[in-house]
Amino acid sequence: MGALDLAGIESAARARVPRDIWDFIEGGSGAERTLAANRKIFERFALRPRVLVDVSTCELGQTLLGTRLDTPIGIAPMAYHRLVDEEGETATAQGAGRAGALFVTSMFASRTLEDIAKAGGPRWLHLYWLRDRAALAALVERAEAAGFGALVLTVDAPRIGRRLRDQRNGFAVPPHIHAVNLDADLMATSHRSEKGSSGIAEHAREQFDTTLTWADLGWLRARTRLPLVLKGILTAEDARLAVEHGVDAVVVSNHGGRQLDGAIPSLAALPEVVEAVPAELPVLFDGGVRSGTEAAIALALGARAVLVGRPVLWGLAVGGADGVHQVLDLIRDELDHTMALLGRPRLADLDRGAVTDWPCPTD
Ligand SMILES: Cc1cc2nc3c(=O)[nH]c(=O)nc-3n(C[C@H](O)[C@H](O)[C@H](O)COP(=O)(O)O)c2cc1C
Ligand SMILES: CCCCC(=O)C(=O)O
Repeated sequence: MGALDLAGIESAARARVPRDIWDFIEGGSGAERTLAANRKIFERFALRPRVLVDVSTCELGQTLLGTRLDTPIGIAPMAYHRLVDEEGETATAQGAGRAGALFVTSMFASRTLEDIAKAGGPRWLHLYWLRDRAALAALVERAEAAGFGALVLTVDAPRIGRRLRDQRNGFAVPPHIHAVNLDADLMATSHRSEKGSSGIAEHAREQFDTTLTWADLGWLRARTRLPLVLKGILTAEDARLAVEHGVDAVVVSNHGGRQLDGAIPSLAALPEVVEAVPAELPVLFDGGVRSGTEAAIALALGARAVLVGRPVLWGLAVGGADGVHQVLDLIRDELDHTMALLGRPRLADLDRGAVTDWPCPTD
């Protein structure tokens, strides 16, 4: 029998993945307040079921920025999938392809964009803004040629958060795993490990452009015909600026609690962002989603799609492409079930009326 929920897949993954890699994946920044809050906040919302609606079929497919998807549950960008599986991102892409789910590939993927494209499935490419703009421009060109349908620029990481687990472990990417889409000279220091510091954070300090502002977005826009998505928006103010700067979509995210510790839980930021942007601008969401019920809450609060991070790596660690497929299908099936019992069989039916604030009496 397959796993009935993600908890079983998580514990199987934990038993397999080496401790320092597990800490890198699971960890957050600082006191991990935001990491914990991202999960806890789902308890503060409850669903409002309607009855006597024809729910004989639920429709979970949609076209998002020109990309056809069979499910509103996609994969958040995560660096270095080979940390947990020999094949890495090509297996992830296969699993996503079977589920008809969006795979947002990290710029720090450990397989080439071209191999990932060959594995199939709907895909977008995530970018950090490197100091080396020529490298960025080259990646954009390759992404277009390899059929990536949008660019997702992550804007919440001018520096990497203070991830104490990684600092304690002196974590660095193992020497046999590489960010193969970037030139070796850009990645030269990425394997340097030292107790008390994170190799990932040190490398980012060298390579990320910390001077980046809204005014620079035009440079990227001018280089591509692909839709541009900003990931890491948590306030209405920034959502409005994103719209003013012609962005095609935003992802409400606090980077899974890995960047600013103490930042607002992702779900708490979602309503203000949704309210601040025109109704037709897609708002995506990530942070702490571990079930179809939680995906339904985020969709009801205005997300057009929900990205899932860590659970996909659990699935990859446990079962490669099959494990990824299993995780995505599990959440999709739970969502389908939730929509039926909610009396809201189409994604468009999942609106604010489907959810209510319900301050938990034990809080
Ligand atoms: C191991 C790992 C690597 C990540 N790498 C990236 C990355 O390269 N770029 C990025 O924008 N976000 C990255 N993230 C953040 C995710 O895209 C996402 O925001 C977060 O994991 C969502 O929360 P969840 O894991 O609770 O679902 C990473 C997260 C993890 C766990
Ligand atoms: C330089 C790789 C950073 C990956 C990342 O964004 C994360 O670990 O959250």
